[in-house]
Amino acid sequence: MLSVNSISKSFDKGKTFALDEVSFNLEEGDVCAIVGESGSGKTTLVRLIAGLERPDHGSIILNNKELSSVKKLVPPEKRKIGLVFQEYALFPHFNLLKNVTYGISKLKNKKERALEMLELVGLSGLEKRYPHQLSGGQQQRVALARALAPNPSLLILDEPFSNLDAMLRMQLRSQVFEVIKKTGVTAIFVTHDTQDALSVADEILILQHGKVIQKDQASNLYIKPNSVYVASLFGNTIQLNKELQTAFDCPLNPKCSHAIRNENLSINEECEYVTHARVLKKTFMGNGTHLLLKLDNGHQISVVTKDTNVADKIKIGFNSTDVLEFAG
Ligand SMILES: Nc1ncnc2c1ncn2[C@@H]1O[C@H](COP(=O)(O)OP(=O)(O)OP(=O)(O)O)[C@@H](O)[C@H]1O
Repeated sequence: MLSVNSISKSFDKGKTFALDEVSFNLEEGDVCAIVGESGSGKTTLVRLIAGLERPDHGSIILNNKELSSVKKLVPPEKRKIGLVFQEYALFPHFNLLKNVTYGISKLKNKKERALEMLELVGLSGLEKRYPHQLSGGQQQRVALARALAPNPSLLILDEPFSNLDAMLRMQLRSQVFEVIKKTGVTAIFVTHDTQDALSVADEILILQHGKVIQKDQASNLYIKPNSVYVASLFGNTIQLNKELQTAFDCPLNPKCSHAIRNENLSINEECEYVTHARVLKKTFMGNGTHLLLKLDNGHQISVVTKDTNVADKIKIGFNSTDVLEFAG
């Protein structure tokens, strides 16, 4: 359905490399999250797919039609791609109905279609309002209705929730993805928040320094991350470097790198590998306590525990079955 083939893109006459040989495919109806740190190339990738940038190398094919290559660039409005960006980008002087009909002005039944889309996003009855009369979350739902109105082949959402506070973000996240699933539209969703990605996407593609480092189903990324970096994106993870292996007396394969997830560390329980630690700092965080620990060998680590009453000296450990091992 969507095929991104070896896309590379640099800026400033090749001085800034944004994307390096990025390839992936999406099937009809897939919802894929693109996750990565700031500067990893997420926005550049979706701007290339949307036709807002031309690749230096590679091609983009949607429904068997080549949209982008070094020689070819189908303009954004001819791609059948709907866009929802972080800033709602609604026309302030148009009411909601006009905002949603804007991209479908040639449709005979544009008013019915716009009202149907507003109903889909839960904003029936508000069509005469103007954007400034809506909350941030409502404005983002109008942006979604507008993007879906022309029945796009692909919907791209770039950090659509990042302007919203945590509560609204959670609500809107589930509403938006309910709508996406209802319409069955293929969607790409850019975020730096792994919780957003895990809760909505069938598949997650991870970018680091412009390269795809893993693309897999959300649950597989958690269970089988292919690097310490990927593991650390999905929860607090401690890299078991040489000093830590010595501290816990757990020699591991020197040809591999290793990590342990915070939730697999046990405090004051029997485990295969244990060490003693002094608690240097306790920070109560509501649903847990953040501990800064100094291990017997002097090494410091940070862990989070659900326990709110931790002694100043503890025993900490883990079992070999919980160690994550990565090649290289
Ligand atoms: N128009 C541009 N001119 C020059 N450099 C650019 C341009 N757009 C992006 N870059 C650079 O390309 C790299 C990737 O940027 P991009 O915006 O795609 O990252 P991102 O993962 O979306 O980051 P963020 O999460 O902060 O939005 C960065 O080094 C950025 O500075």
